[in-house]
Amino acid sequence: MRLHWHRRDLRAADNAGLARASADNPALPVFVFDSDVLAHAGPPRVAFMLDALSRLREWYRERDSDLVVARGDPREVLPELAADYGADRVSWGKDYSGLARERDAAVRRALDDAAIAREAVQNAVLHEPGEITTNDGDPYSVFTYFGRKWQDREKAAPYDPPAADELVTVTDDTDLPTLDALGFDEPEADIPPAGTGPARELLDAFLDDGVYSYEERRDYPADGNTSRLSAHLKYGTIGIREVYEGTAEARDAVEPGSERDESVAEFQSQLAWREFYTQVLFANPNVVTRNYKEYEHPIQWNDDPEALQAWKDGETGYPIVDAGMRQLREEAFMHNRVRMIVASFLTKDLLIDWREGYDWFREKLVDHDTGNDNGGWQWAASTGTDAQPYFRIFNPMTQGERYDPDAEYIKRYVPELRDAGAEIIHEWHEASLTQRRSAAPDYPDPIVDHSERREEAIEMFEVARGDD
Ligand SMILES: Cc1cc2nc3c(=O)[nH]c(=O)nc-3n(C[C@H](O)[C@H](O)[C@H](O)COP(=O)(O)OP(=O)(O)OC[C@H]3O[C@@H](n4cnc5c(N)ncnc54)[C@H](O)[C@@H]3O)c2cc1C
Repeated sequence: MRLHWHRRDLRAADNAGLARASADNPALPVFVFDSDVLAHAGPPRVAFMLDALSRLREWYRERDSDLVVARGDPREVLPELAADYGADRVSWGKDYSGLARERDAAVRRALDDAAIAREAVQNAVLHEPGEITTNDGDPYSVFTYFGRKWQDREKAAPYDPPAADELVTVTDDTDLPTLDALGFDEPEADIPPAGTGPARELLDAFLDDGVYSYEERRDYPADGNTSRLSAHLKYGTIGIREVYEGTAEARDAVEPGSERDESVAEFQSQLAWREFYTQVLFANPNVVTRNYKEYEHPIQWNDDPEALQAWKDGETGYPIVDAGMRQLREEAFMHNRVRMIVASFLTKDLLIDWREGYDWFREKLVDHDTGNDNGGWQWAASTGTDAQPYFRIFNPMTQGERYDPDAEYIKRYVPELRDAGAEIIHEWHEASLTQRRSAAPDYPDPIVDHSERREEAIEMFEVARGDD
């Protein structure tokens, strides 16, 4: 008998590790609450994960099996569980962050010491770090070339879920712990339903329609025209092979080279970005806390707790920024275009270190993914791979005007601006005090002057570069 250790693969379908574990022996699925991993989590993610676990458990129970849950250090828990249930092998899906790899190496040693066979399989990405490299065999630091190769490579088909007779018949009476028992508060935001069912509903609805206008509309936050699959991809409540297969079918259904076909390809390209950042993280585990890009001198970020707090609270007086930051608090999610705008605002208008923003996102996002979050922040801060050049600074007003022309998204999240016209909202920084007070008396004045801060940001980077 074999154990399958669920981690970031909280699903039964399209699960390579589970399929392998159950191939010629019944498999026993297990999940371990590991306090070292939980120490890095925030309430939205733990709530999502608990929901995913409860639905996965239900799936197993309908097949007279169970998801065995344990708490502790996997180095101790897994050999113990293997001994208790008479398992001779443990499988799991590979994870690619530095911390995850350290943990996995320790688990491998513990299982070796206990003479239990083990197998870590590719289960979270279509192409693993190391698979798509430059012609010299180095990891890519520029997306374009990586993305092209990624598109051209053949993709694996999804795996079937195990049949009931491929699972160990077992009952585990241990309740799943509550958020409170794990030491977390209730999340401030409404957390979307987890599990494969809700993930498939999102995917099917998106592939039916949204994907064909994705390329044209993906940057407009009021439309909501993206898949919203990020938390599901993070926790593996749906398999990446299954998602990709859906997109391949969506392309097969339309004329090759048509706008609709290209729109689906654009969506596939976002899946490639996810794998690009995974390989960046794999090759450079310390980007979690350090700039990817070296500057001659340290960047002299501002230490400004008040401005940081205003940013977190969505009280900066820059409407698109505030809408994004409030969406984050309400939904534990933020639209991609707006993530770029708020990240640019923190680093280039408030001149605050990207690590402050990354930490806030890590705590508040339901989809926080180390590679993607870090990649996004370092891109915005001009410190990352293939990053925004330091002198190209987003103007939050023109960004708002271009991508939310009717201020529909802004008004959804900033009630103080609901009665104001789109024009004054996009010109808030230029309006007189009297105009502001009459249009939206409760909405704050801009906390900084964008034009001034833009100059300061460029200077800050030039000093860091060692320019004269
Ligand atoms: C500062 C910043 C922080 C970010 N933090 C995260 C994060 O913690 N977790 C996360 O999954 N994404 C992050 N992103 C990328 C992106 O914003 C989200 O993946 C996207 O908004 C999720 O919504 P969706 O699932 O509807 O995306 P869709 O547009 O439907 O895209 C489908 C999937 O492709 C992947 N993807 C899309 N855009 C990107 C991108 N730019 N980089 C890498 N992968 C991408 C995601 O897995 C996403 O679910 C961040 C971006 C920025 C600028």
